[in-house]
Formats: sequence, structure tokens, C-alpha cells
Amino acid sequence: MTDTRLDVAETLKDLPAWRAHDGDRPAITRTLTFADFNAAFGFMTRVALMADKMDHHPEWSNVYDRVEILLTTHDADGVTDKDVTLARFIDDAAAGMGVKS
Ligand SMILES: C[C@H](O)[C@H](O)[C@H]1CNC2=NC(N)=NC(=O)C2=N1
Repeated sequence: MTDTRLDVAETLKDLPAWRAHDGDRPAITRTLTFADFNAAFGFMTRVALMADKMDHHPEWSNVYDRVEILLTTHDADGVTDKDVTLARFIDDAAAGMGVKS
């Protein structure tokens, strides 16, 4: 994995559940809705452990069954392979956890 900045539009072609962040800097976002708070927080725990292992951390928030996630690489001021790797892990983790959207 490198800290090379990727083109956001190109990157999103391989990440259909993700959108370009509409804001101040290059980033990708996904909002997930789970069955309930327990499922949402269980998902966040799994992602948190992987993020810490990768030393690459999401910007996110949780309200009850909903988790909003923004991925960007602060050290590169943009989206990198690290964000793609974490996004794929997030998609895989969510797929088996009763995600409603
Ligand atoms: C010192 C440490 O490796 C860095 O601050 C890491 C920590 N987690 C990080 N997370 C994210 N999303 N981007 C970074 O550039 C980053 N850098």
C-alpha cells in the first residue's frame, strides 16, 4: 500500500456502495443502516479493530441503527489505496450483518 492519491471518480467505479464526499476535500462516504443499535455497534467494533491494525482510521458517526462513514487519507490529503482497502473490508463486514441499505 502506498500513499499515492487516487482519482475519486475512478476509485468509485470499483466501490458501488460509496459516493464522493460533497465537501472540502477528496474523500469517499457510505451510510449504512443496520437492524438495530446492537448490530451497528458490533459492526463499528469490527471496523475499529481493523482500522487500528491498519493504522488507518475512519471519520464516522453513529445514531441508533445508522453509521455514516467518511474515508480519506489525512497524510496524503486525498483518497489512497488504504481507503480502498478499508472500504472493501467495511463492505464485506456489512454484507453479512443485516445491513438494510
Ligand atoms: C501517525 C499515524 O500513523 C498517522 O497519523 C495515521 C493514523 N491514522 C490515519 N487515518 C487516516 N484516515 N489517515 C491518515 O493519514 C492516518 N494517519
